[in-house]
Amino acid sequence: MLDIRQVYKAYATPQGPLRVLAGVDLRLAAGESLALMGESGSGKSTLLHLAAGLDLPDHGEVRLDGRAISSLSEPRRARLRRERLGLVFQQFHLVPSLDVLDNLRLQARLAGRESPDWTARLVARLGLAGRERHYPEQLSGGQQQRLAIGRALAPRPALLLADEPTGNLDETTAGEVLRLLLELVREAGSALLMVTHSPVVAAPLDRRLRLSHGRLGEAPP
Ligand SMILES: Nc1ncnc2c1ncn2[C@@H]1O[C@H](COP(=O)(O)OP(=O)(O)OP(=O)(O)O)[C@@H](O)[C@H]1O
Repeated sequence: MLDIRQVYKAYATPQGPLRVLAGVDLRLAAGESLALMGESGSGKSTLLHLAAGLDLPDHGEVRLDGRAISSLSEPRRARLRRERLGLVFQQFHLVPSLDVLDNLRLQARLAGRESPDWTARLVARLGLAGRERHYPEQLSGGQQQRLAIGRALAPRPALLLADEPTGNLDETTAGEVLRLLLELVREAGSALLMVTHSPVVAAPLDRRLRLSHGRLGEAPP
């Protein structure tokens, strides 16, 4: 469902072009989970942004469901993101003026995939039953991150892209949030591409790849 072929990406800097990705190939099947690892600055977030169509490669192709996203206009890419992708970052990006339930509903509605049953199930699975009418600022960090994961999965996206989703949480909370994320991804039937530099976080995923010197290789188990 995600097919990245021979992707190159450099950033313009005052010192000249900074080559970050130099011939990256990556394929992810429906329902599959993949950890994207590598040292700080190796280009993990850059690759995730390209997969989301938030940025475009200099060369190469990113295909989602068989469609080359670099050939789409930005409004069409935004629509594809809304309808097919879920995004989770270290910062929660919740809508502060909407309560728990409406944060979930909004995302599903934007994707045109409202499902009251799944939303109700999500609230319970996120451990937020009884908190439906609470606003994000009334929740703890761990609860906000659980809500952010639920919001991304509310439309049951084909692919969840997660950038260090537990990076802001203490170790115990991070472990609980990760377990929940993996369970919900399975229940939603989504594929998962997750950036992490933690081998512990990467371990339960189907595959692990490491970015180094602009290329992807197998990461040690
Ligand atoms: N907009 C930009 N302009 C210039 N350089 C950039 C830009 N975005 C990222 N970079 C540089 O590209 C390289 C890769 O950045 P990226 O954020 O993809 O790495 P990362 O592997 O996700 O790092 P980390 O684990 O620290 O988050 C870094 O050297 C970074 O400084």
